[in-house]
Amino acid sequence: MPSLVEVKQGLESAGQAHVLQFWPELSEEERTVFLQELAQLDLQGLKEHCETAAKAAASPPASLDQHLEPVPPECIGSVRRSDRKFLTEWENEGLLQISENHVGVLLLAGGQGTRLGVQYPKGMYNVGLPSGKTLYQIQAERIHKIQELAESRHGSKCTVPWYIMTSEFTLTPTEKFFKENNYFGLEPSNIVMFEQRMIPSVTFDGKVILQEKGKIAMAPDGNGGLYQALVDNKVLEDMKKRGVEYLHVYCVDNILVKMADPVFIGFCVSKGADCGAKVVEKAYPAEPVGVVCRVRGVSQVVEYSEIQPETTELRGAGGELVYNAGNICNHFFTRSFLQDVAENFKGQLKQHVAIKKVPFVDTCGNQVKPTKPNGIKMEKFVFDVFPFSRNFVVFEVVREDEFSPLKNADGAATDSPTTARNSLLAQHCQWAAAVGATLLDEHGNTLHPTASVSAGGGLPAQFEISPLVSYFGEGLEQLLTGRTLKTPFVLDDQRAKELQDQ
Ligand SMILES: CC(=O)N[C@H]1[C@@H](OP(=O)(O)O)O[C@H](CO)[C@@H](O)[C@@H]1O
Repeated sequence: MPSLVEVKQGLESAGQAHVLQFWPELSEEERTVFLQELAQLDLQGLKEHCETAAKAAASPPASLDQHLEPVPPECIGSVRRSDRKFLTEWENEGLLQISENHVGVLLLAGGQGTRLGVQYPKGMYNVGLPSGKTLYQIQAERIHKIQELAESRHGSKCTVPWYIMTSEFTLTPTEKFFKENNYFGLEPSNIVMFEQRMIPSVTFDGKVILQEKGKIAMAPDGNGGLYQALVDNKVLEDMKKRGVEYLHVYCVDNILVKMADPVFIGFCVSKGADCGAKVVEKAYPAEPVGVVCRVRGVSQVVEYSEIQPETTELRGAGGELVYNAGNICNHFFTRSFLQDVAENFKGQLKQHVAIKKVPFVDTCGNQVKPTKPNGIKMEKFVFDVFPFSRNFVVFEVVREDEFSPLKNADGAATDSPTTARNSLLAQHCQWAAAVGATLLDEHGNTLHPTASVSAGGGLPAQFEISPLVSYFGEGLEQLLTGRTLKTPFVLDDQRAKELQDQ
């Protein structure tokens, strides 16, 4: 560990000597903790980081909008527009790859859940399903089930390792939560948690912000910090050791996420892609999703915070949105592409500026909670590697089947615990209806399946299917066809056995 003198010199040469201004007031213990924190800073890169942040905030990059064009529809694979035959072929290919241990999933779970307003990792959130399951549990059970489906299709036992990228905020609680829940029945050695880097928040004049007298205001380096974290934590080596060639990367907050989706994996593998993105049709112009489009001819994502409202509102001749391919943060990468990024491109990732209210101590040592934005956080985005791809593909899926993110606290009109819960329940009611089950409310009245909550249908029935029973609606005939079931009803493993025996 560098000494105090070395750290002091490093800070001085980065123009950040103020970081130690309260050093004389700190206790021995506080000094040790602070020095440890400072020792982890990239002191060499600090000057550049602070200058870049201040410069970027002072003169935001010119808008890209005039260089945008949509990805032509014929270049987008689509669940809705593809023949059943192709979908089956892709699914078969995906299941084959899974059965051969070639597929892993990687969860981006380093975020702070600020909009949702919780102090713990989003994955630990319980949206109020009848089963009370958290997002982490739902995801763990989907991994379990997809392994089982691939195994029963190909007769070989297989593993889909689960890589979980956390941050300083989420690692400890996530580890504890998994342990307390016995890893949700998964083999602990197949769950690999690692931490992304944190970087200092900076004032508009390029000074590192002190959050406390002995603590710098640090923030995760964005979900694009993934590529540095893969290197820092030797994740690519782990993938290689396990024989994982394809990685499905996804965001923690989408309750409908199809982990290691065999159709998506199979589609990307069949097309020889090194990189792929799932999209849904945007629900409305201002929806906070990035759009997959071309910038100066190169496919990439333009984030919702970096596109002009006028551009999002553009419509084609048929009234459809021109920039319609909404990014749902479900990405496909080959291991060799990730290796290439790690070796050659990760230093070239764009830095995005977020201006935030960052609590700080003023020069007199008072704690201040700013009422106006005062700080710059620099973030990298996970999709900014798309332009480095040699064969990038886009796959459009059906929103009601695959996308309902949890972003906001209840009370918000969209992307809240209520909308997430209703989307999942609506899907499960539909699966039941599709195999000819009838659902009753608690008074015995017949309920009609709700096609889509977001399309303004009524509330779905309290009918939930455990992912351990069905991954995506398969295997339900022998359990549900011709049955009449009173809700609330949770079709878990136990219930499934009872129904099968009846
Ligand atoms: C940097 C990044 O990955 N942004 C993603 C991500 O947005 P957040 O608002 O950061 O959660 O998830 C959205 C989908 O839920 C996606 O549309 C968007 O592009």
